[in-house]
Amino acid sequence: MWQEQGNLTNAFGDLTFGSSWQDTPDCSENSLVSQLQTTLDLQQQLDIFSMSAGRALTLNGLTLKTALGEFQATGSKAGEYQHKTSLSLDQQVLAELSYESQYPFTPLVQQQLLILESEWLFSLRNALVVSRLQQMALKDPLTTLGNRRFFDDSFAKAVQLAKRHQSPFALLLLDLDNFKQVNDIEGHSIGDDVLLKVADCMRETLRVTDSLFRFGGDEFAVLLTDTDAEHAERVAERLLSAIKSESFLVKLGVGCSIGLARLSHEQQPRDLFHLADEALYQAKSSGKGKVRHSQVSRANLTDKLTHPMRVAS
Ligand SMILES: Nc1nc2c(ncn2[C@@H]2O[C@H](COP(=O)(O)OP(=O)(O)OP(=O)(O)O)[C@@H](O)[C@H]2O)c(=O)[nH]1
Repeated sequence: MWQEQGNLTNAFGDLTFGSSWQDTPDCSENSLVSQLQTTLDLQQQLDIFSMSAGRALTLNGLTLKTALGEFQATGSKAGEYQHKTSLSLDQQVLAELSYESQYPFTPLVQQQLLILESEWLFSLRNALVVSRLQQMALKDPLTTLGNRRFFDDSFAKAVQLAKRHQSPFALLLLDLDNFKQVNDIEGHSIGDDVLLKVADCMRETLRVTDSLFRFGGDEFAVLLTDTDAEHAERVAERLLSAIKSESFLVKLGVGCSIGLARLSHEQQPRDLFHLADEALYQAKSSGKGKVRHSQVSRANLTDKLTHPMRVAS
């Protein structure tokens, strides 16, 4: 793939790795070090690195595995040959790199890649620190689901995208039933275990980690992008029954209620949120343990809403 992206050479021996620049990293304006220093974004750094690595050997793909997740260089595909290396700095493993190519990774190529990798280490460490801080700021510390701030941002973007592409989109708001009694009777730490169990149920049922959120307390949200009405209903029912049948939750008498609203194209994020919240209110007030769909029009929205609205419209 990389040889298609401009004036790159296409493999073996095109670059000579002389001892003069092996000793001191090249920090000139166009050097790999300088290019990597222009961004703290892991994906962008990987793409920059892959361009340089593609000069040592034509690559089909490059994957970076970090504690924060896995990243693939843009356009990556499988290759016949693989080569894996571990990127460490100050005895700390930062990441694992997996190269794919249709050519073998000869000792010379491996040596060339090793030199390039060494030029990435400081920038990579900085990018990892920044990503970790960003993730912490956007995650609920107990369940590690997205927090309310992350929801607000993701929700507004998802609605915008769905409208632009005219694709179906739905929002689920979920509130636990009878959770307070767990805290009151069993204690706060068992209450925390309940919240963790619910987050696990959500992950297992939905498998879209980025679109799952905990607002705080016993309130959760799910963004269902590219999901039509029928599928959104099925997802909500599946989630409800997963939580209702989870043995730890059953033992403690905890269930959940879900409000579901689908985006129609004249709506703003704020409208959609209010509709899901209204549906949740209906689910609660009609006996709990149910999924309710939004049936109300915008004009019918009242001050019965259970969540204060903070989503930017
Ligand atoms: N363990 C634990 N409890 C929390 C946390 N955040 C909020 N809570 C508790 O969550 C409970 C939420 O109250 P409600 O939603 O009224 O409780 P509920 O029994 O589920 O009420 P219904 O929705 O009417 O069934 C309160 O007891 C809060 O103290 C937390 O991080 N950990």
